[in-house]
Amino acid sequence: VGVKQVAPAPSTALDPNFGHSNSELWRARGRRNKRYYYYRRRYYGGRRYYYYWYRNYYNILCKRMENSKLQPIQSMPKTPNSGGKDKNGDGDEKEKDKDKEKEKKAEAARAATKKQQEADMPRFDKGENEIFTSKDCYEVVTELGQGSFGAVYGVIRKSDKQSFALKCESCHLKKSMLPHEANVLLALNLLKSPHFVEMIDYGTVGDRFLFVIMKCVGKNLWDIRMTLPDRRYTLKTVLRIAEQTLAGLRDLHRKDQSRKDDIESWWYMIAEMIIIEIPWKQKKGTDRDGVRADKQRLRDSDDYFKFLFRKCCYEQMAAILKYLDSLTYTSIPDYDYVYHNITAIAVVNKIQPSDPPDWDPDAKRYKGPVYREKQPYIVKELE
Ligand SMILES: Nc1ncnc2c1ncn2[C@@H]1O[C@H](COP(=O)(O)OP(=O)(O)OP(=O)(O)O)[C@@H](O)[C@H]1O
Repeated sequence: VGVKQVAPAPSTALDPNFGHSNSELWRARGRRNKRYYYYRRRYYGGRRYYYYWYRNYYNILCKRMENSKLQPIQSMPKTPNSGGKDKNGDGDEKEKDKDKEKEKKAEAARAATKKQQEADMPRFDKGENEIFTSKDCYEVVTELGQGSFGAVYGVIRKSDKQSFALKCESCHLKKSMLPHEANVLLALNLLKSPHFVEMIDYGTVGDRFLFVIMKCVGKNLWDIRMTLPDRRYTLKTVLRIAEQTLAGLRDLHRKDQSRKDDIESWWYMIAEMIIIEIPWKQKKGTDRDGVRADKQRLRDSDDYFKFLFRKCCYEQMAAILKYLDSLTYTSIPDYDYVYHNITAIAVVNKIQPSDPPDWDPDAKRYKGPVYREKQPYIVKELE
């Protein structure tokens, strides 16, 4: 501790905004072009191009609206009376009631979705433990976990007795997520990155549920953290997670567009693993203003930042956040710069790259995939 370690300045070589006068509209050649989109759609027939094109175009429009001073008027401003309340004095009460009603409705909708989901899932008690696809047959052996939209089961492939995970989702959900997730996985598998789980097979069972079969991985990071002393990862493990997830993001971003948002979320995820009690932890997701104010305070007050991160990594975490704030929506981040700061934290805290992570303390050395520097960054076409 005490050794000054700061990564060299980030590179702008990959940032398409650098030196561009009209950067908001800058796009890789032909990608956002309407004619190109129809051409792709006609010859390759996918609907996904429509989705990506539309999503990005929609995001740009939203950004423009935010930046524009001419916001459309949604409603007439209220004129405050002497008491600072509505005429009847019960405006706040009414709004609170409305909020409560909304919450109740949302709760009821969630319960209905869950009920439907449970009704459609495979039923072991009725001996329903084999699932067929055109490729193979899978025997369902155990439940691995539940997500917000579906359940995950451990299965064994009959042809070679290999274990896999089967993720299913009811066919009757209003917002179906699994087909989208499967498409993303398929596209990511083409990148041959070690950071994404491989999809093996997929299908549907009657009009009950959709499923995908993928490689089985270990417990998720949250569940592992909950089993550790103080529910806390050691710094060496946080750095390991930071490194791997950063490498995964870099690979993912060869297809995806919202790089700045993703990498900022990545920073918050790592920050939470380091300081555990992030300032906005107790705030509800709906309290957007409160969360935004907390995040701003983190940036405005150096002392506060130092207090949260202490000596162990204050300088490097601040450098990363400052760099991320300088990016724009279309920037391609300098991932190596972020990684150098992560390694600087390891050097300052005398952590060796070979130290085993918390989930495998008996391992002699770390064996997982590592971040590779200076990899060519090629943005792939959306196949
Ligand atoms: N490939 C896998 N191998 C082993 N376990 C898995 C696999 N995929 C999911 N699981 C387990 O099943 C649980 C539910 O996974 P799922 O992807 O449905 O939800 P989630 O990503 O945790 O949450 P959400 O649905 O809110 O995104 C996970 O927490 C994990 O423990």
